[in-house]
Amino acid sequence: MESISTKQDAEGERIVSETITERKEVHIKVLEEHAVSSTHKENSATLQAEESLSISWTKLTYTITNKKTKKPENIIENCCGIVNPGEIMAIMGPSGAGKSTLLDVLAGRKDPKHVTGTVYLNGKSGENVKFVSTYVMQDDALMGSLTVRENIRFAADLCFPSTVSPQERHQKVTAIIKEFGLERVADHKVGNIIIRGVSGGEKRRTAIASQFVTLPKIIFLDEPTTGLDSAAAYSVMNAIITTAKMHKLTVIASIHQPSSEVFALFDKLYLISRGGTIYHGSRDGALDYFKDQGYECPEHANPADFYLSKINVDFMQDKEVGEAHIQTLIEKYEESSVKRSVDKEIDELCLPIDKEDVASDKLVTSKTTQGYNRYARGFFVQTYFITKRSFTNAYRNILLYWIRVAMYVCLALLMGTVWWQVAFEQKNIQDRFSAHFFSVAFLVFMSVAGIPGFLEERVVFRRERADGFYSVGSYALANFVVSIPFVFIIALTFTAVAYPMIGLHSGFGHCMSFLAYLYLALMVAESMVVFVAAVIPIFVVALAIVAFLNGFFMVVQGYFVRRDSIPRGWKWAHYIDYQKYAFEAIIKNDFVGLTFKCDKDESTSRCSCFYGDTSGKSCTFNGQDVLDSFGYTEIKPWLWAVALLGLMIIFRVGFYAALRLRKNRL
Ligand SMILES: Nc1ncnc2c1ncn2[C@@H]1O[C@H](COP(=O)(O)OP(=O)(O)OP(=O)(O)O)[C@@H](O)[C@H]1O
Repeated sequence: MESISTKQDAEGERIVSETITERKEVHIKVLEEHAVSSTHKENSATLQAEESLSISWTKLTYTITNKKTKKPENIIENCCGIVNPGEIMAIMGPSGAGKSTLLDVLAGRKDPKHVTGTVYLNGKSGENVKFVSTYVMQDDALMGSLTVRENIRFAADLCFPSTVSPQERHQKVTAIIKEFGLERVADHKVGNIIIRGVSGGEKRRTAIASQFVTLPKIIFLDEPTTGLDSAAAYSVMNAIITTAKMHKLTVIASIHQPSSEVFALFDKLYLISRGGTIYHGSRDGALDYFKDQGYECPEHANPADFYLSKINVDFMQDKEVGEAHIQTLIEKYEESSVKRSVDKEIDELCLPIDKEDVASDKLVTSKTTQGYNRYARGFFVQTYFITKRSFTNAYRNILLYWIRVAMYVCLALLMGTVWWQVAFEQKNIQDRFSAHFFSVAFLVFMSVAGIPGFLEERVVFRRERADGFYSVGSYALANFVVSIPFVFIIALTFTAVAYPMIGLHSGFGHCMSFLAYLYLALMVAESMVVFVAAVIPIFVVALAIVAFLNGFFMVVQGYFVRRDSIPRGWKWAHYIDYQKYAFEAIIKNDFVGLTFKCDKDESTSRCSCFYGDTSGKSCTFNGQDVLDSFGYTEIKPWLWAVALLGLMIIFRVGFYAALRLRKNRL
């Protein structure tokens, strides 16, 4: 026992003495870099090129209020640790131990209100961890219709500052593809539910490579091997570790149950259970430490499985005994020489630096808080790259628009044949109204088909947003810009087929007017769909809400129930109904200027006219008579177009607000 402690102490001392001088130099360089760089990404890009960062933390505690007992509850408690440049640390523990929480707290992704303790970068209080790190989430949030190279290139285009030329970006993308062993599949599509893409392991490596491309100094990975078989898990971890070692990156990964091959790739281990530290130190040192506690790992056992079996008490019959066992392990670690070594290493790294020139310290503070720009690229450059990528995605991913185009063409053909050359007779007036109603109502209704495509893209948006690729405004604008041509194609194809077949008001101007109002209505519907899906990003719920809203708007539109008969309590709905504006504008466009024949009794040759001059003398009536008789007396097409534009803007602003407000949730 004594010899082990002495050995561990000596090991701790050695690491401390080797690294401390080097990191003090690094820290001073970091300060200098902060002093000359004006933006964060430029800072981090410069750091990335030349510097490495250690991360250490002391007394980290994350507290929530227990919803049932209303009392504070520590999810992680009093955690201390250190990971040096080029080191790879695994956070391991049973389910619910606090692995993800610790990772999130270190990465600065938890609300600081609930966190106590300190995180240091190269021995300095690490408020800026977010700005020099990346966080790789479990799900591979990638654009499935884009190739491996295109996905990584997108990250490079947005995350490198403008001082990095397109050629350099290309070289960096090529280099990271090579480092992650993705050359063979570089030009293969990643894949989605309809495209058979690359394998699961390749997909995971692509996702990670796209976050490694700028070589952020600290990499957090949330269970990077989850869902992969052992060979794929090894290839993923091996790629991460090779790149991290090559560039002296600091890597912290939470990991569930690594195979012995994967476990052997880690340098350090952080074992956590019930939020407390069971062990933190070198991976190799854990064997001795556990032996010291009376738990010797069998010769051929996977050490990772062995440690987990010793700290998982979830399935113990006697819960109290289990809790006491964990508490004992936590206390033993607190009193161990391994813990003292870690504390010493952190102390010796932090204290001398704290005593450094105060002026340097002020410099860091001022530079990191003033003139700070979160993004590497400006608003319009971000918007350009997102638009370019979304356009490629919309073009290649048939689920986004092409399925709808095909459906609308089929619908137009169906309508064209059913309403074929609708006659200019009194008995066909209702048919004509119905054709207009159905054109607007069904077309906008089917905008729900855009929900799955948006939700797929939203997962990517969340990851990229969290990684600071671009602002919500850029994404919201790009989403709108991309919809403009595709929605136009939908409206155009429908109009080109249905309008002449139904035989609506002839003339190019009338046809264009029909197209314009249909297009505006579809743009509003599209905006409403993405707004609802951004507020509630659950497919079935968003679908139900959009369907309800469209059904509701159909009811109060003024077609089924005349406007003057709509109860006063529902009148407001009529005036915010986008379908009303499109429908009224296209019926005015069609009816006004047309002449219709009244019904004629063949035996008596008498005309019976419901509209216009009901005496039947002329035996005809005009379109305006029809509109007047149905109460459509105040249609102002230009104003209605403005109303449609206004509603579209409202939904788009709502979309932006929803994305901003929900950015850290669901
Ligand atoms: N905000 C919160 N409110 C309530 N409980 C929370 C909160 N955050 C975490 N917890 C609880 O704290 C415990 C640790 O959660 P955490 O996600 O960190 O565990 P984990 O070790 O990553 O688990 P797993 O391996 O199953 O993902 C869990 O029991 C979790 O339910």
